[in-house]
Amino acid sequence: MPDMKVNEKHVTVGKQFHDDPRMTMRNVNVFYGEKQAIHDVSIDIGKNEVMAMIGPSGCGKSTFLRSLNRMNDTVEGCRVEGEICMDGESLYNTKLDVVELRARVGMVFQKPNPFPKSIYENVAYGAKIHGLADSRIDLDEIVENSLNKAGLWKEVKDRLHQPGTGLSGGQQQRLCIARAIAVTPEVILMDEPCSALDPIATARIEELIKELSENFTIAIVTHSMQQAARVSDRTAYFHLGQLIEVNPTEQVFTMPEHELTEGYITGRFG
Ligand SMILES: Nc1ncnc2c1ncn2[C@@H]1O[C@H](COP(=O)(O)OP(=O)(O)OP(=O)(O)O)[C@@H](O)[C@H]1O
Repeated sequence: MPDMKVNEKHVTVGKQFHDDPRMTMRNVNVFYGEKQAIHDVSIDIGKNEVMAMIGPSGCGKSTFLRSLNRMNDTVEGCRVEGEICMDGESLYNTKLDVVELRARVGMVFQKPNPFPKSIYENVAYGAKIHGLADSRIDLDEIVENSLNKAGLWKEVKDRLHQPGTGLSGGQQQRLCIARAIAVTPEVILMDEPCSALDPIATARIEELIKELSENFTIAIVTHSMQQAARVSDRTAYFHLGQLIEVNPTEQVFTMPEHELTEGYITGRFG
């Protein structure tokens, strides 16, 4: 890490707000016990936008992402302060059903994690528990549509009742994306979704992210600047728990506004 320090009274530079936001975050602080991992972050994620979150290891990208669907509720000692809203509604409202919320704000993890069930059941499960299908025909349709949108239908349509864990890593990750899509989310959070995949499977997921943005809002944490550059509309650069800069992706990688962003993208630290 360079000797460049984050200014204590840091103000995020660039375009952190959006004219047509799906999610609005204001003055978000996240703590693990006494330790503060996220400092006063304010940002919007626009409708149908792909927002990339980048920054050195330990800068808080995953912590911030997990706050967006209350995944941090499951982490002992983790506390989230500030305002996190979707379509103007606070996601930290105590009356909100968290299971429902995680359907509306789905998540895809670093390592594909299909349930130990069939391909069909992996996709149908959420739709069943959320009561989205009235009949088997409805359910079949949801499964086919979701697998189609995840670009997996053709590869699996003849083996829907075989275990999801029998698929390749890239296919498993697309199955997890189909599972997230099946419950009609508004937002999909992706935490380094390609880090366990080979370049071909990675390219397929990146293509898919672009296609999915026609219907969903996507926030993706990635260690790969090339990936951020390829898939996202705007990029947010985090450093030591602070949001340093948010700008259109092309600008971040060609003409960053903050010297810390420049230091990171030119490889001076990471
Ligand atoms: N469960 C936890 N308990 C305590 N501290 C944690 C926990 N999870 C993360 N942290 C700390 O919070 C800070 C931010 O971590 P986080 O994983 O969000 O960073 P990151 O930018 O996603 O890192 P990486 O790129 O390495 O995944 C780090 O200092 C980390 O050690």
